[in-house]
Amino acid sequence: MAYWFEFRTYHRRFRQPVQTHHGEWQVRKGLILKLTDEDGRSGYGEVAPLPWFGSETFDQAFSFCQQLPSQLSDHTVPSVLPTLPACQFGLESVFASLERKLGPIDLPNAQCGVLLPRGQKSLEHWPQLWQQGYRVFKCKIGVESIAAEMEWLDQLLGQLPLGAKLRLDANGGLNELAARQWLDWCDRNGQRIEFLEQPMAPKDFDIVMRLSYRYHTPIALDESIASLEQLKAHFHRGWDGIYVVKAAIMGSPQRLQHFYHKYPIDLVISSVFETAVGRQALIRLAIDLAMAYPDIPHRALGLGTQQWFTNDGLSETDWQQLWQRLER
Ligand SMILES: O=C(O)CCC(=O)C1=CC=C[C@@H](O)[C@@H]1C(=O)O
Ligand SMILES: [Mg+2]
Repeated sequence: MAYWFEFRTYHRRFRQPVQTHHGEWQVRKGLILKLTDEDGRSGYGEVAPLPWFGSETFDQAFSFCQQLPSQLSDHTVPSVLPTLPACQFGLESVFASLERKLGPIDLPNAQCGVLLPRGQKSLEHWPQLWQQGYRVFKCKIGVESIAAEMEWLDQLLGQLPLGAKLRLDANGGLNELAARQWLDWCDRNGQRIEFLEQPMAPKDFDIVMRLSYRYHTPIALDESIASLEQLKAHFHRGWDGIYVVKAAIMGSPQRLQHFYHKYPIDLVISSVFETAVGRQALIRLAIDLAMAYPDIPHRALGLGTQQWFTNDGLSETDWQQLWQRLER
């Protein structure tokens, strides 16, 4: 049986730029893949590149999709170079979406960490998100001075109910002294800080490993393990902290699952600011992983990023509607 392959592009301007140590991110560009079988049933997948994390660029992904034939043989995902991990993820997802015939599944907000805007805006936003059921909040640090950011986060912690958990993400922007200052701050706030994500640059992994033994607050790696190969390398170098897994730029979800079945690492499936199509694939993956080890406590998924976009229909799970809204 042959499958009919189509793809369309999207670009979504953030309501406000995502400010991280990497800089300001204004527009998320990606591709939605559609596969239709001879009975007219369709499946969808998403390619959401994140080049500053090491994936291919949007243009490289676009060129790859453009050179794919419009008819693909069934059950065989076209082979993709390892330099195109977002395309690999999207292609495997679109085949799985057509062949598993699963309807959209939602995630309770309590199981989903939500990324807050920085500074005073976070103080305005959290009450409504708490009202919507979110209990895990994520904040970016390493952008302004430590004093200014600690003043802001002391205010936020002073307002958040005790049941809330806070994740901090420095995107590798701290030096060792700053990382120690932040870890002291986290330890002083006890259990309210779930983890400190990527405190230092990937090249400083040995220092981060040492810090992980010195402080109580768990440390998570993100940029350090942005590819499956890097993740495996850090595991074999003894990393027993948290792994923030951006599966949508990690290539084959099946290969990730094989690794997890052998080594059930402490992971958080993390968003790359994808649309509802990519988010569904990530939720499905998280469920598949959790079902392999139902007795292990699983962390809230890092998929609370929809608020960063206007209501453009690309956060909805009516796939036909979503497809119609896309640029040809
Ligand atoms: O992981 C999450 O909870 C939300 C996603 C998120 O924080 C990010 C997504 C993509 C790029 C980064 O700016 C940022 C991250 O570093 O984790
Ligand atoms: Mg991160």
